[in-house]
Amino acid sequence: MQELLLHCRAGFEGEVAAEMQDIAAMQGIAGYAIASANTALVRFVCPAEGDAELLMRQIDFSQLIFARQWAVGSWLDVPPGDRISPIITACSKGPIASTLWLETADTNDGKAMAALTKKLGRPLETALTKTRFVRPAKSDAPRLHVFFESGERIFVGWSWADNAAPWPMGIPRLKVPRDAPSRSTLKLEEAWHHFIPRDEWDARLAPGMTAVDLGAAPGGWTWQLVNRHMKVTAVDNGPMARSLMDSGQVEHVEADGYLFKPKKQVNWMVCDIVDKPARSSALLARWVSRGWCREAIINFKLPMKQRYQEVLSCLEHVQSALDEADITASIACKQLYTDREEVTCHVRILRAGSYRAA
Ligand SMILES: C[S@@+](CC[C@H](N)C(=O)[O-])C[C@H]1O[C@@H](n2cnc3c(N)ncnc32)[C@H](O)[C@@H]1O
Repeated sequence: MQELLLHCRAGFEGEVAAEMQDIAAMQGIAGYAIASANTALVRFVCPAEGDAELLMRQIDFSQLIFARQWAVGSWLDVPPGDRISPIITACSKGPIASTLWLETADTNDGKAMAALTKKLGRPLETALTKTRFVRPAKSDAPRLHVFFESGERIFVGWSWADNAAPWPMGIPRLKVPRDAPSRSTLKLEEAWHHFIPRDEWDARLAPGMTAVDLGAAPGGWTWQLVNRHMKVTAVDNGPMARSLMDSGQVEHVEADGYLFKPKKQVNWMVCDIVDKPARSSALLARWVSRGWCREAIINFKLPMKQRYQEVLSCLEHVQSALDEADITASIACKQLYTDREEVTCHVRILRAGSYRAA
């Protein structure tokens, strides 16, 4: 039977399960989630033939908040003596793929599988290319995911590039730039990879644009904005890295980010202040509904309970502020690889409305 296999941060399996259950119900597709705590995985099983694939087609992956990656396929029990033959047989029943991704769970147990996946990677790739179940020239073909739960239990599945994360297990390979003042710089970079198609970066992250970074110190996020040659107002009572101030592109405002108001509309507002999600979403709602920025990226730090419900109510709050101001915007939210007990929200104004008096 085919099912969906979804990757997430360990500890958030319940959130993925709840989200999938809600969305499948909305789509009118019967299915149930199987999730064990701290496995970083959720199975979503659709008993009716073809329903798992149909569900995958009907869901926009970018709308899933807690899932990092997914694939549709089925499980195999493989004998340790010959793991490759059953995988090839499973591939003969699915679509031709453009590439092979070997995956494990993002847990210590998953990492322990690394030696095996390394050993099998080359011979499996050779066998799949020879049998032509993987054809690199077919760039529009799906990716083949071969996921190792253990040496004996393997999931073989597929995902499509236009409706899945662009990295195996949804884990981007990003490096902290040498001169960035903090590791959190990667959060903003990863957010851009998620929320902005690569061919729109030049237009939407353009030199000369203006940005406000709330809770900016020491400047990891500001570094990303400066690196795109933007003019940045960094709001924080804490000190900013000297190198950023020396760039001449940053104005440091020592103030409360919740009270700060830009003199005129900026292209970007980003915010990494650690606070209750309700306060962060109210801040975001204010910025976008009053037209203070065109795009915004903000973190919602999540409490320990009701995390999925909490995110939904944050998003509803932002949406109703936009509706009230008659503004059309896209709102997306994702738990990024670099997000711990938090999610990252992106809003982009598509059509401005009657801005409320500031
Ligand atoms: C997680 S750190 C930000 C890290 C930063 N994004 C980076 O990449 O270097 C949170 C920052 O928010 C600041 N902060 C907390 N409350 C604030 C407020 N009400 N207004 C402005 N900044 C605030 C703190 O001083 C701290 O520097």
